[in-house]
Amino acid sequence: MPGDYDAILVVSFGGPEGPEDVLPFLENVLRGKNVPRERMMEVAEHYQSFGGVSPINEQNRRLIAALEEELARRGPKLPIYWGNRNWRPLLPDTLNRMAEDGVKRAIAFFTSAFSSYSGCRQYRENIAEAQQTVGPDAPRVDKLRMFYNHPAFVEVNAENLRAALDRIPTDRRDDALVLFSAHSIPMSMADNCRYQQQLAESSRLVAEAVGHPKYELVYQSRSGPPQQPWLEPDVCDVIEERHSEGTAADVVVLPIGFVSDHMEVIYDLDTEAKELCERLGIGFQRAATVGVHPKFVGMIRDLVVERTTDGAARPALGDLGPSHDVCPVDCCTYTPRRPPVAKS
Ligand SMILES: C=CC1=C(C)c2cc3[nH]c(cc4nc(cc5[nH]c(cc1n2)c(C)c5CCC(=O)O)C(CCC(=O)O)=C4C)c(C)c3C=C
Ligand SMILES: [Fe+2]
Ligand SMILES: [Fe+2]
Repeated sequence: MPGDYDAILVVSFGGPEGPEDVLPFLENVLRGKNVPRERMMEVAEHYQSFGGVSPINEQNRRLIAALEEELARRGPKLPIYWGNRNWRPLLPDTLNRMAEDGVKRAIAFFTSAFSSYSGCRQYRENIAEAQQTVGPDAPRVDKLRMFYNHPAFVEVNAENLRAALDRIPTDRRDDALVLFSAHSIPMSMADNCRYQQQLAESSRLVAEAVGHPKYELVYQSRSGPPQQPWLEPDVCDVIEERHSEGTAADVVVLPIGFVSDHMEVIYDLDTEAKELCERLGIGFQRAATVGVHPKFVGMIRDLVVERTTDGAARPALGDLGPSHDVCPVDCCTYTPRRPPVAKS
């Protein structure tokens, strides 16, 4: 029955916190994934150019601190734990600590707004593996629904988009091209989840809330081998194409697929895409991620209350309705398709 959770578990990706963490972190990320070693070393360089520190862990610490304040003010009074897939604090250690603290049943917030293997099923697998490691005293963990169309998520993104558009001179603002950007994934992963559909819906809802019809959904941070199809178009390719057509004097990039400023945002967008725009003479604005915006923090608290209240409203904007609370068995499955081995 709802209402008997005794903790919240924030589940995230994790990131390196110093130069020596970078390679072991990336090896964790890419285990079982079909990604060339050269791409891993290229991404390692991105992290090293920022001192080997990803902003993600600090962002999560800030999110948890803000959520603790929100719960202290508005309830429910639940402790918050934090466990990652790829870097400390790792999920098995966190679940172990929860068991020692006597936590029996937790509700998990995944830091992914959109359904994919990486953002949904793989986290559930990571939790199941951690439960196996901890043994019979491990807490039971349910997850909150996906929030890509929650009114608060749409509203905060709309506010951030408006602020970025406002930085463009008024006479050019309506013509600015808004690019909603998300992490590219292999087509073989995208085929088994609603990632593209949900991203298209969020982008539409945010663009409509702002009243800015000139927008496109683009992808970034592709990591697969060239012969493997991944989601397209790439953000930088679109900027180049629109430039050659003469239809983009100003670009606003909103990283809708990321809830905070990860390395993929500060390198692939704030460094690479920005440099490209500068080279082409295009104005570049990057809209903020939802981060620790009070309305986003309030949304997490509201999702917990919704889940623990019989008959609660389940707010969702647009055409797709609120996402499921409990994933169906085939939710976000992924069987990597390896490229055929060349015959000698
Ligand atoms: C096969 C799919 C993926 C590969 C390969 C991949 C490589 C890769 N990713 C990061 C860092 C991050 N990825 C993040 C999100 C993310 N990644 C994938 C898929 C692949 N990534 C998806 C589907 C998603 C979106 C869902 C999600 O997990 O959020 C993030 C953000 C995580 C968060 O909590 O917000 C990061 C950071 C690296 C360094 C990497 C290696 C080359
Ligand atoms: Fe990724
Ligand atoms: Fe799912």
